[in-house]
Amino acid sequence: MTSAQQIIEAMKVQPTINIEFEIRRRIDFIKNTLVNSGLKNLVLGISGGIDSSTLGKLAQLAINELNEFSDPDISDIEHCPYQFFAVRLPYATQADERDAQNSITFINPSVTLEINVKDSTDSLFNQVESQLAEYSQLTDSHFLKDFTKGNTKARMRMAAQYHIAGLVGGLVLGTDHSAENITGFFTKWGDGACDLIPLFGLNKRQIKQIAAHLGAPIAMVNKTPTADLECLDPGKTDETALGLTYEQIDDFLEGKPVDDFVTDKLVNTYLKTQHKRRPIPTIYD
Ligand SMILES: Nc1ncnc2c1ncn2[C@@H]1O[C@H](COP(=O)(O)OP(=O)(O)OC[C@H]2O[C@@H]([n+]3cccc(C(=O)O)c3)[C@H](O)[C@@H]2O)[C@@H](O)[C@H]1O
Ligand SMILES: Nc1ncnc2c1ncn2[C@@H]1O[C@H](COP(=O)(O)OP(=O)(O)OP(=O)(O)O)[C@@H](O)[C@H]1O
Ligand SMILES: [Mg+2]
Repeated sequence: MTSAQQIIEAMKVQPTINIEFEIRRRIDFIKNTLVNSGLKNLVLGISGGIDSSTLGKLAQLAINELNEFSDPDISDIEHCPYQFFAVRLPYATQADERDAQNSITFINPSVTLEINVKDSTDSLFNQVESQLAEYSQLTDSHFLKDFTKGNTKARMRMAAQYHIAGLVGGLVLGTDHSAENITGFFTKWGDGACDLIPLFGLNKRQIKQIAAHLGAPIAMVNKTPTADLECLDPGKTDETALGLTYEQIDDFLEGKPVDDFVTDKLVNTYLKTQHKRRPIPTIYD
């Protein structure tokens, strides 16, 4: 049986971090992974949340170093063989679009694209619903329909990022980190699908520390985390969805004392979501 201690060890979070060391080794990881892939570009969806703001900034710093110049205003492709594609991926109009634009300003990416995922998501949703209805297999639950559609939005965002990566020759970054990974709080093959996750090993408060050190505005650092996937419950906070606060999750990951119900909930959720962390099973497993 997996114990709380084994989960803490698997999540790799340190009780205290040297912020500059963590920034340096994660930029180096991004650079090495990109160079070893033989590709020249990085792709990441930018939501306006702190995770993608922080990783986007690290990605752009990695790209700037690879291009060996410090002036991010130079956009002549001859001088910039490496590029970071920041991708806005709203579903219709995003309520916190201003935050997303502030994030783009903070990152100052080589290229910014915008792909709206509403039409593709709605089209898939409507076709699946009508097929299931024809065979009397469609649920009556408005909640389940909306929740599942939310995961489809995340998968459409993934498809858009891989489409871009395929065309430009790039790697898709993922923002999964230890305070999300522990609860499997991501869409399987949606935002969970990517080529590298440079933030793994950090918890939420450490990501905020790194963002602040990189110069992120305070409102960005303190923005309430949300997956913002459900039309029936827009902007639902991660903490409401999880029934746990990030303070509690972060304390657990750092090995600090937490209430028994926090430990029990985290261990149970970790075990229930193991399928999201493991390779796809075969007859040999
Ligand atoms: N035991 C098992 N073994 C193997 N596979 C299993 C399985 N149980 C389910 N599955 C498969 O997994 C699927 C369910 O997984 P999934 O589709 O991910 O769905 P699920 O885990 O139910 O939902 C994803 C959760 O992550 C949250 N999320 C998503 C995206 C971003 C963020 C964010 O923080 O921004 C948060 C979202 O709000 C929601 O609460 C099932 O449909 C099934 O195909
Ligand atoms: N509207 C969006 N536009 C572009 N990318 C998005 C959008 N929504 C989600 N994503 C992508 O999915 C990832 C997972 O979302 P998640 O909410 O966990 O991260 P975040 O929004 O960056 O930070 P936070 O968890 O604090 O809200 C994001 O980091 C981003 O890469
Ligand atoms: Mg978010």
